[in-house]
Amino acid sequence: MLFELTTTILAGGLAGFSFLQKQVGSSDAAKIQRICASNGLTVTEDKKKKNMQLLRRSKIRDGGRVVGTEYAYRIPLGLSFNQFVDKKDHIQDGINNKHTVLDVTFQDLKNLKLDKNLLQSIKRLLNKEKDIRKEIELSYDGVLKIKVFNEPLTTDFPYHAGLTKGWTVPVGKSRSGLITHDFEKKAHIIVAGTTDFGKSNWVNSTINTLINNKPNDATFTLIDLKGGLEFNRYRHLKQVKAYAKNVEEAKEALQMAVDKMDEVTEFLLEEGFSNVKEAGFKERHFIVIDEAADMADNKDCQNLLKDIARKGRASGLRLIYTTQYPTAETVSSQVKRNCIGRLCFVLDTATASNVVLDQGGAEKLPAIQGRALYKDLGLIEVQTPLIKNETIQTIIKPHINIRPRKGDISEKRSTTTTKGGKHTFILEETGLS
Ligand SMILES: Nc1ncnc2c1ncn2[C@@H]1O[C@H](COP(=O)(O)OP(=O)(O)OP(=O)(O)O)[C@@H](O)[C@H]1O
Repeated sequence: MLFELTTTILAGGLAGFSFLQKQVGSSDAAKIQRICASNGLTVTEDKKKKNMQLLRRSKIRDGGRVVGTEYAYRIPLGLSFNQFVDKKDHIQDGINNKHTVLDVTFQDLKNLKLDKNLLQSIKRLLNKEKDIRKEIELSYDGVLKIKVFNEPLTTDFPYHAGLTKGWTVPVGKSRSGLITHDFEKKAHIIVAGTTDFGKSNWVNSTINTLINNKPNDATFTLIDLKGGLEFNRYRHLKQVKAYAKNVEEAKEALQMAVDKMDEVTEFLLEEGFSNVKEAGFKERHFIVIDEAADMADNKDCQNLLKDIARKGRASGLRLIYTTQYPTAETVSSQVKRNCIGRLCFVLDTATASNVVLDQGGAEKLPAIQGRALYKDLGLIEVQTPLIKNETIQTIIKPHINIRPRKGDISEKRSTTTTKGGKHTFILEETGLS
């Protein structure tokens, strides 16, 4: 009896210790201060070295689950947030110096049998260790916040319909939960990243979310300058009002959108509304461009895009602007200034990252497909949702309209001309007017 009692207490203590070791970053706060000091992040005042100062710590939760700890520090006067960002890898590696923790769960204990082998079983548990790698995120809002997460960010976030509602689409899973983008708050978004890291997948998940959430109100102009392969499957959807697969067709599609935009703007002005929301218009028209760099040389396209970026928001236009080559030429300053939303997959250089995010960071992302930075108040690292072809088929199937539509730019060219050389078919079909 005494033996059973002693061993049970011992096992319980073991599980408790293991749990605490995994949950409590007790020494992380001080460790971070030491690592920063040894990396020169101090200032000397009156011959005294001034280090960062811990103000508070709080638990980070995802739902009800504690996923990490946030440490808030006052940084010494004279140092900048970016100096700490530059040392992010040093801080992260430093707090991961201890690679393994005891990995005993309460389920392991439940499985223990109170027999003569109990001590042997406990010994085995004592040798059960697992590698954990903590990951950190830095932000600054007057104080430096360092979030230390107990586990790495997932590399697998499957898409499913119903993750969001209305004009809000999933951006991805961050370390502290789902991050979303609301097209009513941030009308236009730039999506950039090196080839093969997930731009098209994210655009597909966004198109499908909008079709699923707003089948009667979301409409699209799809411009696919990578040969038309990516958006071909959407071509006959009732929501797709224009589809272009080369620069000439893109120019026509953009011109139609601008004509429409100008008419709506005129209507709003006449009726005294400041935007379509106020006027009670339900429809939002998304202009989705896959590989905008391919029309960087075309002045007409550039001027139309600038116009849409500048004035489209109020008249219900939304821009999704993707490129794998972010430079001052491919992302003009007008487009950039008006695209508040930014999503950036891994890029080669800090310069390219700067074009998209106004700061470095994308060049340091791990080479994981679907891994990206979303710009909000700070930069949030996310794993974007991976959408399967079968899911796309299920979502779009009810909306396929096989009859040739006027909205197909190539077909339109040979079948219709509009008065005064203007294209009015979006007007006829969208009902925005
Ligand atoms: N969120 C994700 N999670 C896991 N894997 C992903 C994710 N997104 C994309 N991938 C993988 O990466 C591959 C490339 O993705 P995608 O075609 O979207 O890249 P891209 O950046 O658009 O490339 P390109 O610029 O060449 O078109 C996909 O086939 C898929 O296997």
